[in-house]
Parts: sequence; C-alpha cells; structure tokens
Amino acid sequence: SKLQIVYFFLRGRAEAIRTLLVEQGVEYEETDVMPMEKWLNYWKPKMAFGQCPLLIDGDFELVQSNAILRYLGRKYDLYGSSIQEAARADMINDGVEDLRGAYTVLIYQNYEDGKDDYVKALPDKLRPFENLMKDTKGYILGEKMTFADYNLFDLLDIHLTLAPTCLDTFPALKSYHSRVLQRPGVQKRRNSQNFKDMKINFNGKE
Ligand SMILES: N[C@@H](CCC(=O)N[C@@H](CS(=O)(=O)O)C(=O)NCC(=O)O)C(=O)O
Repeated sequence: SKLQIVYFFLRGRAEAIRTLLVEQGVEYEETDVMPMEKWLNYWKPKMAFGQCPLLIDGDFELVQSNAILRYLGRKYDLYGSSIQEAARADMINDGVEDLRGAYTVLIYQNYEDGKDDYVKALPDKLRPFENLMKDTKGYILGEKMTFADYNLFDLLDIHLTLAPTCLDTFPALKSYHSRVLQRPGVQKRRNSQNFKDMKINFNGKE
C-alpha cells in the first residue's frame, strides 16, 4: 500500500518529506486534515502530540517531521554509511530545526513587527551552515543526498522567499541551493501542480 502523508495543504513541515519521496520515486498519497472542524475533532485527537504531519506506512504511524525524515532516511538509505556520517546529518538537521523554529515564530507570532529584525539577524543564523557546507563535495555527506539535505534545502528555499538576497554573501549555500533545486527529482516536485498550489505557511505569510 502507498505511503500516506496527513497534513495541511501546505509546504510547511511536510515539504522536505514530499520532495524526498518524489525524488526517491516513492508513491505516496496526501490527506488534507482540513476543514478546521475535521482537523480539530477527527485528526488532532489522533495525533500523538496533537499536531501534524503524520506519516502512515502500512500499519505503522509516525508524527514529528524530523522523526519522519529520519525514518525515511533509514528506509531509503539516505543516512550515510557510518555512525559519524549519520551524526553529521543529525547535527545539521538539528540546526535546521532550530532555525525553522525561529522562522515559525516569526511567521505565526510576530511577522509585521519582527520581520526586519529577523532578516537583519539572518546572516548570523546562516553562517554556521555556510561553514558546515563550504568544504563538502556537494551535499551534507558529500556526493550522496541524505534526509537532512531535503530539510536544509527547504529551509534555505523558504528563507529566499522571505529575504531573496539572504544567500548572496554565502556562496556555498547559494550554490548548494541551486544544486539541489536542479536535481531531476526535486524539479519533478517543484514543477508539480500540487507544489505550485501550496502556500508555504498556514497564514499565507512568507
Ligand atoms: N515538532 C512538530 C511540530 C508540528 C507542528 O507544529 N504542526 C503544526 C502545523 S505546521 O506548523 O507544521 O504548519 C500543527 O499541527 N498545527 C495545528 C495544531 O497545532 O492544532 C513536527 O516537527 O512535526
């Protein structure tokens, strides 16, 4: 049976998961948790933490977007080939989660008043990723993509929407973003109507 992603009709925290699955050639179905009444009364109570995305893989169910990415990383051999490689992918994915969390607070709680300061402080948040990516042979672990690359790419991509010049002083990140964007599987996702129809965030702010 096909994998199922249960989430809002949004890029949000599911986009890295979708892009991974499309590029790996894994068929999946998308279940929209809305309308709001359905989310609140049917889906939300089923979710371990009251939140989505949820991945359904046969009779296995998993929430937490980063746990889902890591599960798919293990399932499709996108987690390196040593414990040190896996740990580097984990480290960078945790860094992505830190910045994604700050981005989420801006978008949902403080966009109008906080955007200028957020964008001003953004170089200090991106510089660690530039330093971590400047000596790699393409991706987080070298020549092969990992689950964390899909998350880092999505993080950079949503920040390019928020602040289009934010990578101009970070050549490694700028070339990394376009390298991932040009991958055939990523292009397949990006060119899909489903992707084009989805907003980044629930409140439409970006
Ligand atoms: N740590 C969780 C956070 C999930 C989360 O915040 N989900 C939000 C939607 S979104 O922020 O990912 O867009 C949600 O379910 N919100 C609805 C609710 O909390 O009722 C994860 O990574 O999956």
